[in-house]
This record gives sequence, structure tokens and C-alpha cells, in this order.
Amino acid sequence: MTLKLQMLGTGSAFAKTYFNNNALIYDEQYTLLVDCGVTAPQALHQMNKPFNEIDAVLITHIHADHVGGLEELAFTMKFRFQRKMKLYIAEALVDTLWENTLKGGMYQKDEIMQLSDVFDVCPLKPAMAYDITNGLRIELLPTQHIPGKDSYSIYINEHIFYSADMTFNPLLLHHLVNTRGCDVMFHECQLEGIGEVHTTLKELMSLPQSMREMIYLMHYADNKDEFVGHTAEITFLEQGKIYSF
Ligand SMILES: O=c1ccn([C@@H]2O[C@@H]3COP(=O)(O)O[C@H]3[C@H]2O)c(=O)[nH]1
Ligand SMILES: [Zn+2]
Ligand SMILES: [Zn+2]
Repeated sequence: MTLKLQMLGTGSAFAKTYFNNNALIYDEQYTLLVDCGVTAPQALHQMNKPFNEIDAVLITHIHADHVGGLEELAFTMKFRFQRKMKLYIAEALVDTLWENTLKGGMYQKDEIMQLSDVFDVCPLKPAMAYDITNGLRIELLPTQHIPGKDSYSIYINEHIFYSADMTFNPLLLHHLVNTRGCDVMFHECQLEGIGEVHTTLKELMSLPQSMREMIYLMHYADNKDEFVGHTAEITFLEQGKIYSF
């Protein structure tokens, strides 16, 4: 099964050169949006892709660069396209996404009272595989990001790791490669400094060569070009480009 991946953006939370780190995953005619940050509506607009062409959105965690575009997406779907988009989300995030993020902007008495009034909500249990289509299987893997904040990386089609924002977890990466057949990793990356809530380039560079060859960097800062040529076997993902896996 060959999937295609196209990043709407590859930027870190406050990057200005790149859009937010959100992705489109294509399985033939099906399109899954992975995260929908503040810049996602603008990025989609520039790609000439209306919200209506997206089949579902999946959320990794609640930070504005991952969910800040959901209000525009949901309002546009409701008032322009008269339908709800499917929302794949860890069950632990359902209430907080509504109560702490969307309700303030979206609440309308008798019209929009809960998340399910604007999304077709599909709560996911972590560590369980779900077939989204015949050719797209996803599993949420809880990964550490901010203390007390639930955050979920994604294991796709039993061989692709797509990291949420996360601190370095070499044990998980080794486990996926050694026991679960992982051969591609899209990994968020903080290019310099101490990775308090993210994984640093230095940490990823400490992995064995065979794993570095699998890694594509995303969620990077504006000065990415300074690091091109200094990442050994590790590749930078580029926003807008279509990759097949
Ligand atoms: O303890 C903290 C919490 C947050 N932050 C910043 O806020 C950003 C929120 O989105 P993000 O998770 O993509 O990146 C985060 C960081 O840039 C931080 O530096 N330290
Ligand atoms: Zn982020
Ligand atoms: Zn985050």
C-alpha cells in the first residue's frame, strides 16, 4: 500500500518562514489532514484545496499550531458546505478540545452546544489500530511533550512513525524499528538549544546510522537552511512537496 504525504507546513510553533507542522496524507481518493494549526486555512488556500476536499482531520495534541485552525475549518464546513468533517481524536482529548479550545469561539445556544455539533467525532483509544480506509491504518502512540498534556504520535500502516511534538524517546524508536517493522520516521525537531519539550537534532543524530537513514525532519525553525548539509543521513521534509511511502 503506497501512501502519499504532503506537508502543509514544516515549521515550529512560532516559525514565520514556514506554515505550522500539519500534513495531508493521501490514500488514493482519500485525504486525511493531520493537525490543523492557525496557519492551516491559509496553507490550504494557497494550495487551492478547499476544506471540502478533506475527508477527515486527526489531532495529535492541543497547541495552537496543531488545532488553531479548527474553528475556521468547522464553521466553513457547517455554513458553507453544510456538513461535518470526521474528527479522529484520542478519547482523552475530546472534552478538553471543546471545553478549553473551541467552545469560546463556537458556542451558539441551541445550535452549537458540543463538539459533535460541528464534527463527526471519532474517539480513538491509544495503542489500538484503526482502519481509516482499506489502505490507511493508524494507531495513536502516547508520547511525552509537556507535563500533564496528553499528546499522541501516530503509527501509520505498520511501518511509518509520525511524531507529535515530543521529547526524545530512543527506546520507543528502537522498539518500533526492532519489533514493529518501522522503516520511515517523520520526526519533529528542534534544531538548536536544549529540547525541553521537543526532540533536538543532536539527539536524533545520536541514533545509529541505520535509523538516521529513516528520519525526515519536520517542525523546524526559520533558520533550517543553516543546518542543511549538517544532518548526515537525516533528511529535511519540505513543505508542499509530495512524498510517496
Ligand atoms: O514548556 C514549554 C511550553 C511551550 N513552549 C513553546 O510553546 C510552543 C507551543 O507549541 P509547540 O509545542 O509546537 O512548541 C512550544 C514551544 O515553542 C516552550 O518552549 N516550553
Ligand atoms: Zn507544535
Ligand atoms: Zn506542542
